Amino acid sequence: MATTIAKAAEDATAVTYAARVEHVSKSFPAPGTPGGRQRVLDDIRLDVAPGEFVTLLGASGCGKSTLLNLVAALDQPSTGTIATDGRPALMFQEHALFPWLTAGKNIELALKLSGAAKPERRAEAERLLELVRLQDAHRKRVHELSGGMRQRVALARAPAQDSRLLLMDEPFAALDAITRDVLHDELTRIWSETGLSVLFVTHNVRETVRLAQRVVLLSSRPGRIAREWTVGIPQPRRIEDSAVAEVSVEITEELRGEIRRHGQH
Ligand SMILES: Nc1ncnc2c1ncn2[C@@H]1O[C@H](COP(=O)(O)OP(=O)(O)OP(=O)(O)O)[C@@H](O)[C@H]1O
Repeated sequence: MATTIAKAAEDATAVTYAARVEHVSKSFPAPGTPGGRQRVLDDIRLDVAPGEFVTLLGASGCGKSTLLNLVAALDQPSTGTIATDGRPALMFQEHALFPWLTAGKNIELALKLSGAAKPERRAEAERLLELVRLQDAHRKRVHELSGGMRQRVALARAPAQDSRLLLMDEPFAALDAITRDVLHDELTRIWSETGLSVLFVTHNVRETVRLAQRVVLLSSRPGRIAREWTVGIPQPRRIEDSAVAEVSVEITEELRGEIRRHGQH
């Protein structure tokens, strides 16, 4: 009986989100206007469910990175609240690996910081490198790897960080189309194998539809949630799939409308 009550209490307090953004606004000093402020984000409400893959889409400068940085707790909202289930893992366009360490040691370090015992670390790092098809790079130093390989190591490091939420800010924007395509496959595989939640920022509509379960479109000046779509196309998707193209056309239309409304190009 006592156990049942304890279990019920535990369920009642169980976290039902990976990230919860409630009525968040963010202002920065306005350039060229002494004392003035510009409101970049306005009344954002967004939940990312456990295991969900959400992309944040919007025109350049609409506040996507600002919102991601707030969820990462790299900055504070002007008003509103943000909560995450544990500390998120981050992945940016720049890989942020330790260049003097090998690929394997970069992952082992993340495992160490998340409390993994020493004997397990080596085998787990190898397994994660295999997941991104980089098993031969274990002993290679980061500076010996290509840009695509570095991002794959960064991707393999994400599940090593004992986080339930992965925040990604245009992580593949600097890569060529073929390498990006391979990384889309690997990210989708890691996401489905680990059950991580992902919040992924991009202005690439095709990339959004290739990856997301849910697409959130931000308007500009100030950034507000303009529209959301659920993408029901089964994974694994290909960027050239006709279903991906069809949904991309619809979302691009809406994005164009947003850009027109705000006089951007
Ligand atoms: N620390 C800051 N101080 C002042 N203004 C800032 C700061 N960070 C962002 N901004 C402003 O906030 C607005 C939104 O920037 P943000 O980088 O979030 O946009 P974005 O949608 O991620 O753009 P992009 O797709 O081009 O990366 C821009 O006008 C930017 O100049």
